[in-house]
Amino acid sequence: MAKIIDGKAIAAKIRAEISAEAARLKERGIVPGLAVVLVGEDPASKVYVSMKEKACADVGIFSDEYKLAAETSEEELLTLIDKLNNDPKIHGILVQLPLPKQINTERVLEAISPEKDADGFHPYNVGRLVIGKPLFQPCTPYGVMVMLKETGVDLTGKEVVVVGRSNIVGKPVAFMCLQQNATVTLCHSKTRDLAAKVGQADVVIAAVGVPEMIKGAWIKEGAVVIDVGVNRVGEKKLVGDVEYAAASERASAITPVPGGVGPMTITMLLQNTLESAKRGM
Ligand SMILES: NC(=O)C1=CN([C@@H]2O[C@H](COP(=O)(O)OP(=O)(O)OC[C@H]3O[C@@H](n4cnc5c(N)ncnc54)[C@H](OP(=O)(O)O)[C@@H]3O)[C@@H](O)[C@H]2O)C=CC1
Ligand SMILES: Nc1nc(=O)c2c([nH]1)NC[C@@H]1CN(c3ccc(C(=O)N[C@@H](CCC(=O)O)C(=O)O)cc3)C=[N+]21
Repeated sequence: MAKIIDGKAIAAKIRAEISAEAARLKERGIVPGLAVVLVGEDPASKVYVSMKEKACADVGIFSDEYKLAAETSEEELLTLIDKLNNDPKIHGILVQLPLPKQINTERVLEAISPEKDADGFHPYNVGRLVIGKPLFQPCTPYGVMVMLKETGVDLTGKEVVVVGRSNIVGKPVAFMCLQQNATVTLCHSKTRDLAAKVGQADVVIAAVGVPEMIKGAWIKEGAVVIDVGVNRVGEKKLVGDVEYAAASERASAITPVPGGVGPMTITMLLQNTLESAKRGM
């Protein structure tokens, strides 16, 4: 049976460190500040935004929340971002995705100052990540890397298979694993024989968004499985992208859903905001 990689516990440990560091900064008159911008009424986004605010309050980070109507224009949003870029109380800016369709997401992400890009989505930060000199690292991939480190997984020479090539998870996590000297295979919906690719992996990172599509039987005996997927099935139940019960029979370590990567994402957002405030000192 696999060791369960407890994202909640790792997140709690890091949050305690962030909290202590924020208290030290406060003595010097600095309070890290995060602006969270939500456009529209997407129920999942609302839940995430309120989780982010609570997490900030818990560690002593100032959070300023902007809830804009679903019909907000791109110009209005860009005006707000410009204001936040110039606000000295704010060290991190997060625009919750997805945005309503009248708004060009790329234009918005590029308008955020790269020095306040707590999500790490600005092309400047994406480029820095690709050349191995990150300023801000995107929160979910950053969280995955911290979990691997905390689990004692050394990626040097390992075969890592990432399933999913989104700009927010799959692509950046692949580059981060490459930076740690893994041999990385990046799979997607056009990949042929996914089962065989996954079967080669010492470490599988699943970020697909399809409930339990990675079958337990595909996992190599002793592999480490990181499941980024968060899929709601029915009213209440959350499942990952990996067939958890079967995969944990074969894996040496596996992340659960919930309680795996999810809590790490928000923790790394706090970390990014703290690091940004320290850089601005
Ligand atoms: N825990 C957390 O903090 C976070 C969790 N998530 C979760 O992670 C999952 C992925 O999110 P995200 O990256 O934004 O998703 P996207 O929908 O942006 O990307 C999904 C990727 O999976 C690929 N894909 C889809 N179907 C298949 C298939 N049958 N076989 C192989 N590849 C496939 C797509 O391929 P193609 O490019 O060819 O279309 C695409 O690259 C979701 O469940 C999401 O909720 C996301 C962000 C944070
Ligand atoms: N600009 C932007 N940045 C993001 O980082 C971002 C985003 N937009 N849009 C949506 C995705 C998704 N995301 C998650 C955050 C926390 C959990 C999380 O904490 N999940 C809990 C369960 C939460 C629940 O019960 O719903 C867990 O897995 O244990 C999941 C997913 C951040 N995202």
